Amino acid sequence: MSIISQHFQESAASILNNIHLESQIEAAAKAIYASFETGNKLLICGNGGSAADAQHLSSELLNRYKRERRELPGIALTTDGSTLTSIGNDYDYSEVFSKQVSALGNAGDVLMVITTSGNSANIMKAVEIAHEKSVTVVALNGKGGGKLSPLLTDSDFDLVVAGDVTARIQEVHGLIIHCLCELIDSYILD
Ligand SMILES: O=C(CO)[C@@H](O)[C@H](O)[C@H](O)[C@H](O)COP(=O)(O)O
Ligand SMILES: [Zn+2]
Repeated sequence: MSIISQHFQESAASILNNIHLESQIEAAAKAIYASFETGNKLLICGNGGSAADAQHLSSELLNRYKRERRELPGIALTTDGSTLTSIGNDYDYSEVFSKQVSALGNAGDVLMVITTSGNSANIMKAVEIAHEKSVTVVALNGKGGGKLSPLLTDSDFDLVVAGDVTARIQEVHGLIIHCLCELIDSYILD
């Protein structure tokens, strides 16, 4: 089988192997929508490809997904190079998201953390600060949940994608992000 055929086959299998996340995706969408309805916001963070996913989601909320609706407050914490480099330089890379959550997070907001391993230190520190500030956490997680899953509480949402290949987990995260957008649009418009 060619590399490309193998990628398509494995991606399709991985996506179908994660349909069991349906009710958790719906619950997370309701929590994010409820936060918007009370005038709160969504903060989103992740590293590498997951940073791109964070920005992908924020653009679909701030601007639009498919349908015309009001602009929604989804903010990626991955875009401000000055803030990211100064925190990394003056403190530690593990604090690049937590310090932003500390500055921007309010009770009733939601923090979405996107990680394929559940083991990125800056993600875990962001979650700790979110809890201190009564910010609910939605985790797009993978590889069994890593060190992140045990940190999450009953009020959080831990969407652990089955599988152990980073790329395949990221593809399911992308699909989940579009499901969330579709659901939130439907709660607002239908
Ligand atoms: O996109 C990819 C691999 O597909 C990489 O950039 C990947 O996102 C980076 O290695 C991240 O640092 C991985 O972080 P995490 O998913 O383990 O939290
Ligand atoms: Zn990638």
